[in-house]
Amino acid sequence: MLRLVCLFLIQSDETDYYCNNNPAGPLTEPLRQRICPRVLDDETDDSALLSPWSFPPACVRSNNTLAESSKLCTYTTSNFRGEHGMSIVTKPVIAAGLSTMLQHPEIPWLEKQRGFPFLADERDLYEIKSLPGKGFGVVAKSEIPKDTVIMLELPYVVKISKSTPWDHQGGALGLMRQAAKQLPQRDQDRLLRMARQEKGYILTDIFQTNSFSISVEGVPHAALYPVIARVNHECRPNCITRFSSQTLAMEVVAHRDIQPGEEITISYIPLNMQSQQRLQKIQSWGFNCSCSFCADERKLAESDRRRDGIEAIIHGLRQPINMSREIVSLAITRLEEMAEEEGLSSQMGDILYLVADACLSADNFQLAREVGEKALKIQKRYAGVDNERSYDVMRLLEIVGALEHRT
Ligand SMILES: C[S@@+](CC[C@H](N)C(=O)[O-])C[C@H]1O[C@@H](n2cnc3c(N)ncnc32)[C@H](O)[C@@H]1O
Repeated sequence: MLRLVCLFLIQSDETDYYCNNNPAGPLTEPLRQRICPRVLDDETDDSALLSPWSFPPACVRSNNTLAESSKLCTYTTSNFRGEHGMSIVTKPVIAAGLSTMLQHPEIPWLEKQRGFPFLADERDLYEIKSLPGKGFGVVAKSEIPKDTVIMLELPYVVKISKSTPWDHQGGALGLMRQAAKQLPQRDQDRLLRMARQEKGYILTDIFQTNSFSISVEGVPHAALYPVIARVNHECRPNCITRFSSQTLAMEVVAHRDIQPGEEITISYIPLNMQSQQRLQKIQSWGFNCSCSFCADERKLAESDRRRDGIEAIIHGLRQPINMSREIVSLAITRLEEMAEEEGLSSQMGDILYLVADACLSADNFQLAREVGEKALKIQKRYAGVDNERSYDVMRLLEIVGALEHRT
């Protein structure tokens, strides 16, 4: 069933109520009417409306009313699903959408969709230890089978990615300081123990070194997950991260069997980049990659050639002459083989999404739907049932459905 990510603005006489349509959950219209929260900012004077936030929001206005008229505010809950505190620096409408999710999480429904619970494996699978040239890192203590959820964590601090309209006179930075200060003391201590590069303002440094890009209410944000942030980067990692936009949970999942003593690694950048692009991207994170893959020039050249090959096949499918069932099916088999050899099988959903898009561009709706459905199955498994990458495929399938219906 296709559900679109959208937010409903419900008008009332005096104010706006903002509501998350909860794309992952069966939020019926009467329920939505009942639970839609009011958009809350520093001018809201009714403290009864504060829940689920533990403090009145602190806000700044943008200095560019034309480009961005909204305020930016800090919201904190001292108790995020019984785990720890969580602060978010974001726009009031996004916080309102998020508060529906905080008060009415549809976790059982989501778990049914994905077929397994939001729980990490409870065995003592790993330890965090100092590693030469990398600071701390995470090392397997026992054998970890493929697909094991090794870690599952909720964010401590989240901030909107594009904060320039509110950066004047230290406004956005002040909100970040407030976001950290309002957390329970043990959570603040945990944040301050995270790795940093010892440059600039401490919270900016911690974000620059450790944050993950996530999507909140469909808008890009950066988030801190202090335990998962101990996992180092590898260009061909043994784990992937999976993000749930409905729960904000981040998971580290074994992408292959991992042996005791092996370092647990993820890729900080999209897996399908060429080596030069990867190098530049990693340097923009402020370090040089010392992973074993980067140290082997022969392996790097082989890998770049294979990635060029993947791109060439997808490009070839964009030529109308190649758009037949037989050619598409041969191309998919070859792409699967190359992705497997390249350690990119978790990206096969993204690759098939591009193939489905090529079929759609060639007006081959039946093939677009078949390939799109295959892509969606893989995205749900590796990216998550409520992840933007899955939603992208769902949107494509919706367009295909509409066009099939029309013809
Ligand atoms: C998110 S943190 C990872 C955990 C960190 N090592 C710690 O001590 O908490 C990112 C930082 O770890 C280090 N790091 C991660 N992956 C690395 C790699 N492949 N090679 C060298 N340093 C790496 C870099 O200093 C980077 O800025």
